Amino acid sequence: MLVILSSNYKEYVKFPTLQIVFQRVFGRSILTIDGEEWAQRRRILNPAFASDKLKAMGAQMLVCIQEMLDDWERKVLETNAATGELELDMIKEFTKVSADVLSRTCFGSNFKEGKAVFEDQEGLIEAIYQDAVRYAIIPLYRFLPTARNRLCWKLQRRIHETLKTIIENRMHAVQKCQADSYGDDLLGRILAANGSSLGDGVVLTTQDIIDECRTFFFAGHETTASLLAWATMLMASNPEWQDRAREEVLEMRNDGYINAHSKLKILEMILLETLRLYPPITQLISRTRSPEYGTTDEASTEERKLNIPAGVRINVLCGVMHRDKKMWGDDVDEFQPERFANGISRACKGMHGFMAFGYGPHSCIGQTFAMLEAKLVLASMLQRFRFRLPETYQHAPRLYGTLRPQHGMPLLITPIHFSETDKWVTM
Ligand code: HEM
Repeated sequence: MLVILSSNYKEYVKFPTLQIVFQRVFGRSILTIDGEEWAQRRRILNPAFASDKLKAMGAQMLVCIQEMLDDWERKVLETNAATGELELDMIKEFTKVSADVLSRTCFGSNFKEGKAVFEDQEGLIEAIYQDAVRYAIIPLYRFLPTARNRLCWKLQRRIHETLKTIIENRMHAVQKCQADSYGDDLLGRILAANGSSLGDGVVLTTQDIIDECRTFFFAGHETTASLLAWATMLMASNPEWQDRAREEVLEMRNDGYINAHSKLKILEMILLETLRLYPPITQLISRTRSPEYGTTDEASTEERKLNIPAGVRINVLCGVMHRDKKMWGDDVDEFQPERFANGISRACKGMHGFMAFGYGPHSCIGQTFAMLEAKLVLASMLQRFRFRLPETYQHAPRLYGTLRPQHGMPLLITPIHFSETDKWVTM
């Protein structure tokens, strides 16, 4: 097993098609820049994701989550009040809620405009992706006024104008003392850190900030939805773990509510085990910048120096490493959240067995955000619904950028307060 022990800087953009999508959608963002520029950018963005600040966002996340659950309850009443059971495609539900959460936590009071931007961005990615091969092989194709290119230009203009207006309004409000801060959302925190000593005084332009907001949506949207969908599938097929998680949630409720401070250890273990078995990102791609890059490490039993020349592309297959018996034991293919009872480092042998959020300096900046969101979604869901898999469920994990269920993730949900006597029971 090859383990990369250090990676100072990585180059992300390797495949021509991916390069076109990334550059056209995000411009020069943390995902597409490299070297010292990347390092400065990361220092400016890091504080926005500090865990104490994120906890304050829990309330905004819960607003979106409760809306989704209220909607489910309404649908059960309208369509299936007799049985109390309803089938929903969880991948669709979680894709929507994670988009709502990102719009709210990124843009706070500008939530509606933010949501419209993200919808445009999805349209843009789709349009660019459809033509990616042509862009890659026909020089200057992207400048031709084809119908799809015109659509891309229109969406790009609209995204740019909306985000520029939001950002400039916030900056003007502070400059003119109409507001005492840039806001308590991710955008506000980036504006506050911009130009400070964190990034060596580097000042991000409005365009840079626009590119970063768009990147967060791309990086945090499908990944979190995919984690949530697999987690509900695993809890539905392992009802004892669903019950344990629900018991913990009910025990940890404060005044009847779960919040970002609730300690939910069982749920955390379930999420880590889900990420191990079904990591939304299954491989990491990097390129060596200098020789003497790493060592080989056979599950910590043997270590040999490995000289890799500069410029070599390395694909780290985290999905495969997560299923390596030498690292995880003979029960590697089983759902055993207990293995994470004493944290990630004790769950496997070897330094880099768990790679769901990447590793090294480029590891996921949004991992605490994603884990908080996932915990709040599942805890809220467990409080209000029981769920099981329908007999028609077909297990088919497939890579569509992220690891998603090919035939959707149908789940039969029943409100907890629906009693066996076909009545809604009030709390
Ligand atoms: C379950 C959810 C998530 C998973 C599994 C995940 C996974 C990853 C992985 C594996 C990487 C490293 C990629 C590489 O090294 O090539 C990464 C990077 C990144 N992620 Fe996440 N991510 C998740 C959620 C989020 C969220 C919610 C955000 C933002 C709101 C986010 C923003 C980013 C950014 C900006 C990077 C690039 C970091 C850099 O290059 O410095 N991610 N993510």
